[in-house]
Amino acid sequence: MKELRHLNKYFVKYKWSLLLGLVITVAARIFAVYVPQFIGDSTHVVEQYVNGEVTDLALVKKELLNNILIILGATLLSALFTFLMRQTFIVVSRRIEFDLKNEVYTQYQNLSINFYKKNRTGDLMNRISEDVSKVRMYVGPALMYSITTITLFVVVITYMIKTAPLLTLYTLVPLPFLSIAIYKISRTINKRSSVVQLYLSKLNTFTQESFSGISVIKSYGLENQVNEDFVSLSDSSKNKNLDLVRVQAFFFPLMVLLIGFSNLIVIYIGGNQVISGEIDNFGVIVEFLMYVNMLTWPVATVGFVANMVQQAEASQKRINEFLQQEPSIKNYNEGKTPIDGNIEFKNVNFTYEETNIEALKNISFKINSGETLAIIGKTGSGKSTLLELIARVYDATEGTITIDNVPIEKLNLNNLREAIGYVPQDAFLFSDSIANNIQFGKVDATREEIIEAAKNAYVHKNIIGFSKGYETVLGERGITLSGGQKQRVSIARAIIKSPEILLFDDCLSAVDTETEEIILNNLYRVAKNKTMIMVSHRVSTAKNADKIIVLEDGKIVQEGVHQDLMNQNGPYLDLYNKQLAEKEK
Ligand SMILES: Nc1ncnc2c1ncn2[C@@H]1O[C@H](COP(=O)(O)OP(=O)(O)OP(=O)(O)O)[C@@H](O)[C@H]1O
Repeated sequence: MKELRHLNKYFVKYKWSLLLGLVITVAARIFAVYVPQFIGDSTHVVEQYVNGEVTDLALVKKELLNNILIILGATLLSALFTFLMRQTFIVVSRRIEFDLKNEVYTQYQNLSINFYKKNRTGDLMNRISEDVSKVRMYVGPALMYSITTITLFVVVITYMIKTAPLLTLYTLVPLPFLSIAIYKISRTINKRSSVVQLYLSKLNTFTQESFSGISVIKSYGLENQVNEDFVSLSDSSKNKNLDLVRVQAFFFPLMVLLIGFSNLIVIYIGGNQVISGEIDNFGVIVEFLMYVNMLTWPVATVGFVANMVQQAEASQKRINEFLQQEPSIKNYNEGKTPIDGNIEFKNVNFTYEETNIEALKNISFKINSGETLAIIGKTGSGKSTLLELIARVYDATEGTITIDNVPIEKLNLNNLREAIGYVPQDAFLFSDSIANNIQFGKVDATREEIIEAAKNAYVHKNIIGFSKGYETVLGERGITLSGGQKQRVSIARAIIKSPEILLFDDCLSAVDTETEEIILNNLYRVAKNKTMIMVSHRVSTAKNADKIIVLEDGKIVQEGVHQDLMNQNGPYLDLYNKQLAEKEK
């Protein structure tokens, strides 16, 4: 139960509703117990009339009518309170589920990119959906069933003992067995359901991937192979489902068997006691038969509840693992730190923790606000990593990075991120309209600003070419943009923000060199008083930059302006010649 302690704060938050639920539950059970009592009493009245102990038929009818009215009233009240009980407990559990989901989601948003690289998306989704649902079973149904069972037990058993103590003892004997049996069966059911779920998600992933990759499957003629794989996976899934159905089929017959057994005990032992005179009327047997049936379901729920609590504990443990993680990138300054954009790296090293890859080695350079830096290098040379250090996606392993002469860690993290417009290598667009995708960079942007940004990113003409223009919805069931269009919408998103620092990670790789030239000219104009860093494979992107850095295997191997580097016999000139030759082919 240690892990579930995390939820106590929510119990405190909803204490009044829970207390009300408790009172309502007790009331519902007390009214429920009236029913067997008055049915027992009615049987006794009829028995007395049949035996000739009472001869006035009118009196018998009057008493029976009275009892019927009481039974009706008690049933109605018990039903009403049971309804209110569910309303209180289940509503509270839904509220706690909502709170917990928000808590987990907020934590996800706080955690650094590192966390997302270490954990699979499916895992993150499961914790917020499946695990939270299992925890809800503990704060809702499990709590409600426990309170119902305890109150019903106290109320019913008190009545039973008062009426016939020995018969009570015999009647209760099979009930713990019922509890244990239900516990075992529901445990097996849960285990097998998890396996079924696992296969379901395997099937989903398989189908989803085969739909996404349908063009590869078709062009390689792999349809039959993929079909066979699907059938085999589907067959395993079916077998797991059959395993589950088999054990589920046991559940109700077992319950009926054990209830029947308890009923037999009541009839046999109770009957003998009536014969021997220990119990003075048949009404008691009728009353007890009803009590046994009333107790069966709560007793069965003891098994259920034990299972629910176990599962909730396991789920909460998984949730806690994430909730207790500290973001690896922390904000050390809550004060305001306006940013101008003078960036300096001093002997910066960076090693990726997970792989131990030394992505940056002894990097030093300086770039002032209003200047443009181009970073050129082969794939894997550390270009993206360098940009990520400026956005504090990661902190440098060694050395210092300063912005406006302040170490980057001492800047308010929010101010830093606000001051940066970042276009990542693989442009990500949300399944939303193009306008909203651009507006993401500046929430309060006007339509004119959106169009202006799109024009500067040289994508406006493409957008108005779509029948719905800026309202064209992207993504699933929406239109898919070409790689180059995506990159340009992503650029528009960054420049609409008008940030002090613009970071472009190879974001013109999918456009031809002429379009690149137009966009670059626009970007130089937009970023006139800003700091702009452009990462590229292409020398053409770097040509007009105020400074060019050539990276190789994490190290700066050349530095200078285009003309200087062209005059040196180094990797920059090699790259230039290679790209020129490719262009002329
Ligand atoms: N998240 C990561 N975890 C571990 N290693 C990484 C990670 N990201 C990059 N690396 C490694 O760090 C090195 C530098 O990668 P980086 O992405 O910075 O190169 P790049 O120059 O931007 O390459 P490209 O032009 O292909 O994008 C590579 O060896 C890469 O495998």
